[in-house]
Amino acid sequence: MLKTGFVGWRGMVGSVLMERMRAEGDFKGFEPLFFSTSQAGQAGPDVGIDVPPVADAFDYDLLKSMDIIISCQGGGYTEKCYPELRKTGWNGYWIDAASTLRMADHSVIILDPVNRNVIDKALDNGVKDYVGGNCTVSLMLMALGGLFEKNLVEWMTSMTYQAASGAGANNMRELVNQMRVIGTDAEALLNNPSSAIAELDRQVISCMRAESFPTEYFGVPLAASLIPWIDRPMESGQTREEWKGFVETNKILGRSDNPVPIDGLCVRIGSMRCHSQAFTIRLTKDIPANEIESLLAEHNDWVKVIPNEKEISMQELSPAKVTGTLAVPVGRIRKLNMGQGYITAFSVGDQLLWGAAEPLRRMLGILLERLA
Ligand SMILES: NC(=O)C1=CN([C@@H]2O[C@H](COP(=O)(O)OP(=O)(O)OC[C@H]3O[C@@H](n4cnc5c(N)ncnc54)[C@H](OP(=O)(O)O)[C@@H]3O)[C@@H](O)[C@H]2O)C=CC1
Ligand SMILES: N[C@@H](CC(=O)OP(=O)(O)O)C(=O)O
Repeated sequence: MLKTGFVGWRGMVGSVLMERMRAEGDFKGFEPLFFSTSQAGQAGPDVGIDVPPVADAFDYDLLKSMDIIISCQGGGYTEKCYPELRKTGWNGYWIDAASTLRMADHSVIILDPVNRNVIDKALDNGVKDYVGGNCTVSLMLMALGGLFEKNLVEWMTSMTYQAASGAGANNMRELVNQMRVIGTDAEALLNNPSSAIAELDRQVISCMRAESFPTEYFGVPLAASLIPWIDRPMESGQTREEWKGFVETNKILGRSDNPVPIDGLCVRIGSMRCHSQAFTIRLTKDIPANEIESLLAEHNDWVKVIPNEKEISMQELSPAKVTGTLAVPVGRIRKLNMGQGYITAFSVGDQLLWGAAEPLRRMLGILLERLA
């Protein structure tokens, strides 16, 4: 039976992966072994079957005995462990959530509803490294795959509204804590419906500007505010998150030689784990909005086209609605008044599911089917 090692299963992405695998009854047909940098010797996770005690994530002899390794442990681990393992001659399959190996020539960025053809070709060619894409990029492609598939995108911008979860578990906690601190500080005024709104406004802003306001992880307030910068700066003036939009999309689509121009601004907002994006798209051909809607809807089983109407847009294009689901709603689709062939659209998606764990889970399934 094939041996599969899981590293990083305790983290945010890893625990969503475990949840999805359990929900789909995936723990069959292979022998799992769970690794950790801190919990070696402890009991393994409850995945519905008996599992051996947790192994040391730096036990290279044990790692080498795996046919497949899935890592959600982070870039630091990949940087250290992956080259060491390959140096030993290990020739197994490496599936990874971290960005470290995404742009390497020897890797494929996996998002099978969009690039199953690229994945299958790579498997045929003996490629062994399969890396999940950036969450914003994967969610954009799940929403707009129908347009890319038909070569209808001449160029596009993506203006993002990204959740706290993309920055990590501590940042999610800090966002909620910031909300609590603001709410507690304003409680007396809120409880008095006749208090002046200007006074409430002053109270909130002075609370957010106070030395004591919790900003250890974000550096600045996010609750009742936003942060127009995600990841580190690039020489181009883009942030690294913005840079990924172009390079990763084109690599996923297998068109790095003939890339679609993509750029935009990435902004952190106070959503918990759903990334939203507003697109401006220049089409290669002017086609009617209803045709665009059909192409989008037909592309995959998870995209959900939302009519450009107030009530349903408010209900469905909402992190509050989408969180914890695999649905990728896309709506607000309409022609822009810039001229023929310009459209706009807006989408929402859970960045820990299609943005992180789901492409890895599905890649494991593809591999197990191939290797059976
Ligand atoms: N967060 C995101 O939105 C996305 C993340 N990714 C990538 O996935 C990788 C992992 O990210 P993420 O899941 O956010 O990382 P986490 O920080 O949540 O988890 C990483 C590791 O931290 C260790 N850890 C330490 N303390 C705890 C604790 N209290 N609870 C759970 N784990 C703990 C665990 O390793 P151990 O068992 O060894 O102690 C765990 O596997 C990164 O490379 C990231 O870039 C990719 C797409 C989206
Ligand atoms: N950078 C993303 C999350 C993430 O982990 O991205 P990547 O997998 O490309 O490092 C965000 O902050 O929302």
